[in-house]
Amino acid sequence: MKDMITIQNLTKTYGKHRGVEDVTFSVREGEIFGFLGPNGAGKSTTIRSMLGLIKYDQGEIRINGLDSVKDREKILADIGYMPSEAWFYPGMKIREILKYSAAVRKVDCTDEAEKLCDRLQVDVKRKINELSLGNRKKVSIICAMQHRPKLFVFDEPTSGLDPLMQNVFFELIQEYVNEGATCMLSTHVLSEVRNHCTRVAIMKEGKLVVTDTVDNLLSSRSKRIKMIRDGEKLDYIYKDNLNNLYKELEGHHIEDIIIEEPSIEEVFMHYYLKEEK
Ligand SMILES: Nc1ncnc2c1ncn2[C@@H]1O[C@H](COP(=O)(O)OP(=O)(O)OP(=O)(O)O)[C@@H](O)[C@H]1O
Repeated sequence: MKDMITIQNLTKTYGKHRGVEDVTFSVREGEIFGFLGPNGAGKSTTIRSMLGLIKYDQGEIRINGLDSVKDREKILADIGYMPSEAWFYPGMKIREILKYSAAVRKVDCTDEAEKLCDRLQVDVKRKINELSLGNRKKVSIICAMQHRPKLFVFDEPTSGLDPLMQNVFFELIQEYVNEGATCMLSTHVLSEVRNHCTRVAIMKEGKLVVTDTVDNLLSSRSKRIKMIRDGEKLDYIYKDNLNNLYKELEGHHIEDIIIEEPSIEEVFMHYYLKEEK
C-alpha cells in the first residue's frame, strides 16, 4: 500500500524552545492512523508543518507524493483539516460558514453538507455564537468533510461531542475511508485508538517514541494480575514471562487468581510518563 503522508527527519524549533526533533514516520493510504502523545509532545507542530501553517527548519514532508512546501496549495485542496479549536467569525449563520468554506475551495458541496448536517443533527439556520462547544465542533467537522477530501487530519475532534455524536463521527470517517480516504487522528482518547485506528505514532518531548500497529502494541507480554495471596489482595501489571510468575507463587496460598489482558491505558501509560531525570 502506498504512503499518503511521509515525514522524514522533521525538525522545528521555536527560537530556543524545542518543537519537534528528527521525526520520521509515514501514514499509508486508506488507514485510520492515531497520533498520540502527552501535552506539548509535538503533535500540533507536526500537523501544522504538514499543512504549511508553520515553516519547519529541517526535513521533508510529502503528502500524496507532493512536496508540502512547493505544492502546498494543491495539497490543501484535497485535505480536510479540523483544528482542535473550533473558532469561527462570530455573527455568521452555519449555512453561511459552510457556503464560505466550500467557496474558498471553489467546489459545490451542497449535497454532502446537507447529508452531514442531517447525520450530525446541525440546524444551519443557527448563528455560530449561539452554539455550545460541541455544536461548534460539529460545524468544524462538516467544514473538514463536505468537500470529500482524500486525506482527513483531525486534531482532537471528539472533545466536547456527546457519545452519540462521537459514534456518528466515527461512522462517517469509516464510510469515507471505505471509499478510499485516509485519516490521521490526533487524540488523547485511547478507546478511540483501540476501536478505530489500525496504526499509531506516539510522540513524547518532541521525539517520535514508537510507531506500530495497535494490535502489536496491545499484544505485549504484560498481563494484569488480580489475586488473593496469603490473605492479601493484589492487583498489578506483570511484565515478565508467566512461567516465572508461577515459580514465584510456589509455597504461597493462592485463594483466587485472575490473569487478564491489560487495558490500552495501562499498556500506553509508560509512553506518557515523564522520564526520571
Ligand atoms: N508558538 C510557539 N512558540 C513557542 N513554543 C511553542 C509554540 N508552539 C508550540 N511550542 C512548543 O513546542 C512543543 C510542542 O508543542 P505542540 O503544541 O506541538 O504539542 P502537542 O503535542 O500538540 O500538545 P497538546 O496535546 O497539548 O496540543 C512544546 O514544548 C510547546 O511549548
